[in-house]
This record gives sequence, structure tokens and C-alpha cells, in this order.
Amino acid sequence: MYIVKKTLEISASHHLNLSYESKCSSLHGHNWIISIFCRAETLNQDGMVTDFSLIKKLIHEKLDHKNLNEILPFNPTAENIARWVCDQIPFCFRVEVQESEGNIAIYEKD
Ligand SMILES: Nc1nc2c(c(=O)[nH]1)N=C([C@H](O)[C@H](O)COP(=O)(O)OP(=O)(O)OP(=O)(O)O)CN2
Ligand SMILES: [Zn+2]
Repeated sequence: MYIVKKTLEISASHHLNLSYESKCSSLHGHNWIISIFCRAETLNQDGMVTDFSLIKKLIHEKLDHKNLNEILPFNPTAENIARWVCDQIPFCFRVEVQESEGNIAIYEKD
């Protein structure tokens, strides 16, 4: 089994729609650190699982320096972002989204 890991930093803003009062309901920003894991039993014709550049194009170009509430069709929690990222990338099975030091969400496909 081959595994590749790509780590990206996304500077962006968001606010959360929550069922309780929270400072996170106001617009604010984070430098999200997103780690993306892809795996495959065999490599493609280029000798890769998934091209690191493709991962950057699909995620960084779409989210960096954006208001995530305007880009993503769901409440942009770290958990939801992790699942969305996983769904965008060929052969992705695990995504770690670090919102700030000590605050990390992980999504893993079964
Ligand atoms: N399970 C989750 N909890 C929270 C999320 C999330 O995505 N998943 N997100 C937020 C907000 O984005 C908020 O901006 C986080 O604020 P932050 O100050 O970084 O975190 P804390 O309130 O825990 O404060 P620390 O001082 O960093 O511990 C909130 N929760
Ligand atoms: Zn936040």
C-alpha cells in the first residue's frame, strides 16, 4: 500500500451557525493547517497515488483567502471541512483539520 500526505495552510475567514451563543458566530479568521492522506495499492502511470499539485489546486486555490461561508454549502466547522476536503480528492481516506493549536478535527473514510 502506498500513502501520500500533503499539508496545506489556508488563511480564511468564517462564522459558525450554532444553536447556542458563541464568539464563533461572529466573522473571524484562522490559519487552518490541513493534512490530507491518500492511499492506493498501485501507482498510476505517472508513479503517483495522487499528485500533490492537484491536491493544492483542488483545496488551496478554492479556499485560501476566502470567506468559507461564501464558498462551502454547509456550516464550516473543522469536522465538516475535513469531510468536504476528503470528498474532493482522488484516493483520499483521511483528513486532519487544525483550526488552532490544540483544536483538531479528523475525518476518516470507513
Ligand atoms: N468541534 C468543534 N468545535 C469548535 C469548532 C469546530 O470547528 N469544531 N470551531 C470553533 C470556532 O471556529 C472558533 O473560532 C474556535 O475558537 P478558538 O478560540 O480557536 O477556540 P477555543 O474557543 O477553544 O479557544 P482556545 O483558547 O483556542 O482554546 C469553536 N468550536
Ligand atoms: Zn472559527
